[in-house]
Amino acid sequence: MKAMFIYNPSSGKADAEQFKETTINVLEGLGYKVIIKETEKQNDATVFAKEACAEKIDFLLAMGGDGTINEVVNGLAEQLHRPLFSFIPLGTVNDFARALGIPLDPHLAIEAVKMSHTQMVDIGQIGDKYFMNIVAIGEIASRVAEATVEQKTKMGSLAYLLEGMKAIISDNEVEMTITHDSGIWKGTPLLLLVALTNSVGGFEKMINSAEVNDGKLHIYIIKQAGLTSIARMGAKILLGNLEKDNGVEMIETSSVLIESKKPLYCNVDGDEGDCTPLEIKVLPKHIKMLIPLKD
Ligand SMILES: Nc1ncnc2c1ncn2[C@@H]1O[C@H](COP(=O)(O)OP(=O)(O)OP(=O)(O)O)[C@@H](O)[C@H]1O
Repeated sequence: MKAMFIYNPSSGKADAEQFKETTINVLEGLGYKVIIKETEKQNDATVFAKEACAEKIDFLLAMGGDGTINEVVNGLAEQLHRPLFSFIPLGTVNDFARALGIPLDPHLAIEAVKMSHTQMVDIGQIGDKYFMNIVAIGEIASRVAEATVEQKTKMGSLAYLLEGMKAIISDNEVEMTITHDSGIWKGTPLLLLVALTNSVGGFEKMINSAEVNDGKLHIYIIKQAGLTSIARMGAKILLGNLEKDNGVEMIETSSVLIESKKPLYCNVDGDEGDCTPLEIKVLPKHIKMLIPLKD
């Protein structure tokens, strides 16, 4: 059996070197012949993941933040042979790990690789790229991208909130048209979230109804609102019941076309994406993942 281990030495607090040997030992202990790949720059993880598919590797294990995992998923998405996949989270937010129940402590996540539970997981397609967690569209999304790496490392989820608040105060209205499975929505939302999982910006349970393999995109339309409503929504995000807020509308769909009066920037899995118009669809149960059994 062959495994490929892809790691990003710069992810999170640059801890990969510290965990590299233990991870390789665990893989070898499971009987794998291990091919080790260290990323040096953007897209390396995508190229390595494609190689793993071409070489019919049995198990692909990645170590890094959401950005690295997103690159791996982009490498796997279009290949015919897609190996069993899992990852050790080392980033600052780690939304995908939160949604899947992969331990955030790398020691525990490495131990969890010894378990044999597998699950098919949905991924999303946006234009010719892929994502596993969320697309955010609107002024807030642009602001989040402007949060510096230093801010994110120091404050984690708080950096997102802070930048979000600045965007709300700037109060920019853009009309959007959302064409989904069962109709068309028109309006001027503050923020649109298109989610595959329940974890956004480090807030687990933000999108309570989303399961990692339900075959659906969960669209949250956060409507234009004053600061008091935003504070109320903030509280609901923390409590995990945002969908019950009357400033929020929810649509479930398998695909969606998002258009806007002026081009709006989007944020894909925490990194800068393309501008509107955007076509997004779900690829149901597309990747087989090794993840801990949920209790
Ligand atoms: N050796 C390297 N040195 C510096 N940057 C790298 C290296 N290898 C890959 N990268 C870059 O790191 C990016 C991904 O970082 P990643 O998301 O894993 O960590 P993070 O930013 O700390 O985590 P998070 O996304 O949770 O904030 C890749 O898109 C790539 O551009």
